[in-house]
Amino acid sequence: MSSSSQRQSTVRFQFSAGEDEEQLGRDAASLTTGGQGRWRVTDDNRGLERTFRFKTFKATWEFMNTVAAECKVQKHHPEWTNVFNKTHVRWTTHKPIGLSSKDIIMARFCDEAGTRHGELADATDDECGCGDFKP
Ligand SMILES: C[C@H](O)[C@H](O)[C@H]1CNC2=NC(N)=NC(=O)C2=N1
Repeated sequence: MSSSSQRQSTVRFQFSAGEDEEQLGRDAASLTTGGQGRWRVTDDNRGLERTFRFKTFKATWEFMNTVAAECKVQKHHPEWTNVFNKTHVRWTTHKPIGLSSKDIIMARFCDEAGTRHGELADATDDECGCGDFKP
């Protein structure tokens, strides 16, 4: 079996094999809108995603550069898109498939980097501006 599921309040996550599901479930819940966070569970329950909005394109790409540098450190890449001043970020693990601790680490890192780069408060998923580019 390559992955498994766990009910966490109203959300069912699919975790990568070998993860501490109890701990990861708590971590993920704290990052999602059902908890105290701004991430939401992806439709396939294998990841977390949210939109970040900044004042300018420059601020947006600098945020993405900061995140990309940490991706190199963590050896973990995002699924993301950018249109002008918004970027839609999704964290999921491809091998083994599911939500892993690296996704949690990177989601937290994004939240901190977003604040450092002057993220604007009111980016909703509905108006991410990604249109057909949203993966
Ligand atoms: C060898 C290398 O660590 C792997 O290919 C990493 C790279 N980055 C990755 N990123 C993501 N999101 N999922 C992976 O399974 C993954 N695997």
